[in-house]
Amino acid sequence: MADLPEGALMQRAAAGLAYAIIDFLRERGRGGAYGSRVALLVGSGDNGGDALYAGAILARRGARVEAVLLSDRAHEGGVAALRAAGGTVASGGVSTGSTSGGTDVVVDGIVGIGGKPGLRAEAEAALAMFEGAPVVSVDTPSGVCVDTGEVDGSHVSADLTVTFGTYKPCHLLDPAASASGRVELVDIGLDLPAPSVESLEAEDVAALVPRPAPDGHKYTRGVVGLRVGSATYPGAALLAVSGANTGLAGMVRYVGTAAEWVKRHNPEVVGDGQAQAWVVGSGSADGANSALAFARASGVPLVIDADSLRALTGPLGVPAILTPHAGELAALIREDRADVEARPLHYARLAAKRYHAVVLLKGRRTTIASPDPATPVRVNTTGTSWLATAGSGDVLGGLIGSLLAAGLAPIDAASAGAWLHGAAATLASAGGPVTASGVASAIPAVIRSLPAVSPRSR
Ligand SMILES: NC(=O)C1=CN([C@@H]2O[C@H](COP(=O)(O)OP(=O)(O)OC[C@H]3O[C@@H](n4cnc5c(N)ncnc54)[C@H](O)[C@@H]3O)[C@@H](O)[C@H]2O)[C@@H](O)CC1
Repeated sequence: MADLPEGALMQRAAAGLAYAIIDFLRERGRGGAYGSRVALLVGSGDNGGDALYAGAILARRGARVEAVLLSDRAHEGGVAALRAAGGTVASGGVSTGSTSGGTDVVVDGIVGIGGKPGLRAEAEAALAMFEGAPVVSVDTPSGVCVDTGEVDGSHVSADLTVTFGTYKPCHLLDPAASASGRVELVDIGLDLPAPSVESLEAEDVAALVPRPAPDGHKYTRGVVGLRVGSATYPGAALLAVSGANTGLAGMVRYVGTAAEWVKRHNPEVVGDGQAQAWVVGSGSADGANSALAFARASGVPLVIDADSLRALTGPLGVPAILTPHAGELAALIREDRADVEARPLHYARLAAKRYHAVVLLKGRRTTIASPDPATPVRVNTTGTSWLATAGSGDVLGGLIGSLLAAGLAPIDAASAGAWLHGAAATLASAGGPVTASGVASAIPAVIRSLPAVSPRSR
């Protein structure tokens, strides 16, 4: 990178952006750049520079491009390039009207990674001029907090965000992830620092999923135990067992009031005994405290869900994964649910530190924080909104328990479990409704479809 001429990275970024915009225009029924009307909203930094150079490429390909400068300062080279390519430049934040009334795409080059959260009045006014037109954001949707995914004040809501080098936290974490729309990554040859937030991909999960060693037996593959469900919620036991009993662990134990039901539906599930991991709390009702106490006394790693979260008073002294949704986490740490939803990264990290446990905060973008602050937070990107259905969390707890019993580290068990759970939901849903049982049934098929990598066998 040291040998790159000045501006080379911006040229690469602008070229990637321009071609992504052309594809975007084609998707929307335009032929491509030729004859399209493109409005660039240009801030004072390099983000605006990317937009201007991309606009120049589009103008040379026959697009009618107008840059609306939102500041007295704008990237000089970019302005000159756009003018030379036949584009027009309007200063003072007001469009000359050359593309409005039928703008095919608005390019948000207001701010990128150098921006402070919130939009200034001139940016809000410029966006209002083009209301209704599709928006492509350059690198990040302007106005969101890039490093936390939080929003504070107004921000752009993009249809597409074209980012450079690597995904940023705002592309992964809600609420900013929702404002990013679809995110396309352009490799521009950046030297990147270690991430603070990351997301597993299919290859990562394939490498983590436990596979039986040639000479493995059911005990070496791991035994997962579940103390879940109750007379009030017997279904929670069945669903958690269905998540655990997918064949990922060597054996599944169930202890609780739904034992007869569980055995009738799962003849391979056995009763009490030793386990390498216990799952507690899903639908446990009044038995949540005792389930947690029994499991904790075993000294093995735990998955702690739902009702047992309420029994927590502090660190447990054993490796643990807490699996709250926003309401449960809010109750646990005595915060408002709305605050937890607005700052999932912050609160997942806070709870992980407070309870010395991996915290898996469920949501559209499930956020998984380790108690070790040096470990990147993992954000899950698989799934479908159809997964918001009763019992799906019980299935997730059982699935994570089986991965934990099979020997995965808690952060890996939680994040691989969330990935598989989301992928199973997408597969079972096929674009339509899905039940928690359907999600559990689809888990083996998702594992079969993972890419071939060199997995660790047990
Ligand atoms: N880092 C890199 O190596 C590369 C960066 N590139 C682009 O450069 C961008 C970063 O550029 P900059 O560091 O110049 O920063 P930005 O362009 O993101 O923003 C900084 C400018 O915006 C102003 N500003 C800050 N907050 C604002 C707000 N809320 N409303 C209005 N104006 C605000 C600041 O006064 C400053 O002038 C990236 O997002 C990317 O688009 C690309 O050209 C490729 C290479």
